[in-house]
Amino acid sequence: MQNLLRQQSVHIRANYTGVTRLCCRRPFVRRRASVHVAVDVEPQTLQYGKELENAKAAVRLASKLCQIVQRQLSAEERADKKDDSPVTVADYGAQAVVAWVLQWADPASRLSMVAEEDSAELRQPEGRPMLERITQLINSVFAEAKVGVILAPEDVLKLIDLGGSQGGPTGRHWVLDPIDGTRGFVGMRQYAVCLGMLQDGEVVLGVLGCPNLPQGPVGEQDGQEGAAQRAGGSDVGCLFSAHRNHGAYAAPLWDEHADPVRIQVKDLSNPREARFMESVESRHSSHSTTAAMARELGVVLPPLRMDSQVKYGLLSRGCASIFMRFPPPTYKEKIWDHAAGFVIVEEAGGRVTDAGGARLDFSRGRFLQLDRGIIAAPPALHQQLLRAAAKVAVAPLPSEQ
Ligand SMILES: Nc1ncnc2c1ncn2[C@@H]1O[C@H](COP(=O)(O)O)[C@@H](OP(=O)(O)O)[C@H]1O
Ligand SMILES: [Mg+2]
Ligand SMILES: [Mg+2]
Ligand SMILES: [Mg+2]
Repeated sequence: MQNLLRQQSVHIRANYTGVTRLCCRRPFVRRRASVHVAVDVEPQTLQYGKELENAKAAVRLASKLCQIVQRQLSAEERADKKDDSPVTVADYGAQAVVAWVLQWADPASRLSMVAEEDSAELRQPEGRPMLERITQLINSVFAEAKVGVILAPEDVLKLIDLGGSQGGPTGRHWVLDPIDGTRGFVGMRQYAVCLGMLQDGEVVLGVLGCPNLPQGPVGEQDGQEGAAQRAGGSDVGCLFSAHRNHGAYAAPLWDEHADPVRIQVKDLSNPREARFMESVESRHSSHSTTAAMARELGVVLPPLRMDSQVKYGLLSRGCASIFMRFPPPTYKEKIWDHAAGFVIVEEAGGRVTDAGGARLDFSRGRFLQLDRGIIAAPPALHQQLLRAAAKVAVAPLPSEQ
């Protein structure tokens, strides 16, 4: 039995002796298996050490699924949601994979997850081919990782719907954006698998899987179409992570044995040396407002445009010094679009606030309440940004003019 369990185990990482063996009792799992989880720092020294390792394992597995899909995405594998934003089999598949790993790793507790996707469209007769494709994808990724579990379409629906939690100020809630930057994903640009953990209203863990992000210096072309095609090399693919009060780290995404490296924001105070980042999509964040902010501040370098929370990762790693986001005034920002990146930037020494200077508050349910937009930077530059934000009017987005 012991051998059988070993064969069926998920060898996520096993470099410390405290191997966790868990038998999942959930109805969607058909066979017993074990999950080997490990940490870089001894788990007992970190309050949420085991949870962090489980989150990294979940993000790595989901990132693998996304990478496979992006390379050969077909028209049948994507759809438009009611709000006109795209969703793909990879968004659904990644959400199910992360839910499965988190539940598997901690079967005794009731998983609360605030996640972007739900199964409503997949439950329609027209959604059946997509559901079958998602199930097939998950099972092939599980087989490759020797998970030893085969899911049925009904299991996948239930896993996706574990993301329906409302979050809130008490207890533990995982916060998941299975693919942040889906427009970037379908456009062969950047995207990120983003997982945070909220404990009593505070983001205490964050993990970002960035399959198309170079581990070294990053330039404008890395935010543009073609980033996905260039992502085959061993120096592409980053995993950012942070544990509250224990710093932020970066590691190669595809090598779970590589040691994570501590990262820090670049503590610039001179805006003339600073590079700012914003969304590629001007419908997500007003490019004219950020340009006015840059002028007011004295920033001379052109913006670095990237999809998704890779921007938070790049800020934390010192590749750029400012991140700005000014959505349409009627738009309500969702917590999964920021939770993981927020704790990573703060642990790297940066500040993340709304345009009025209030620290982001993730305790109010699925949405953030923001004054105008989001500003993130090292402390000295952040102060200057707030002064600029007090002077610059938020310009309407192209779609509102
Ligand atoms: N009109 C809008 N204004 C602001 N943000 C929007 C938006 N429509 C979608 N978004 C959000 O912008 C996110 C992507 O951000 P970015 O521009 O930094 O890549 C999307 O995440 P998803 O791709 O997970 O849906 C989505 O939540
Ligand atoms: Mg998102
Ligand atoms: Mg998303
Ligand atoms: Mg979306």
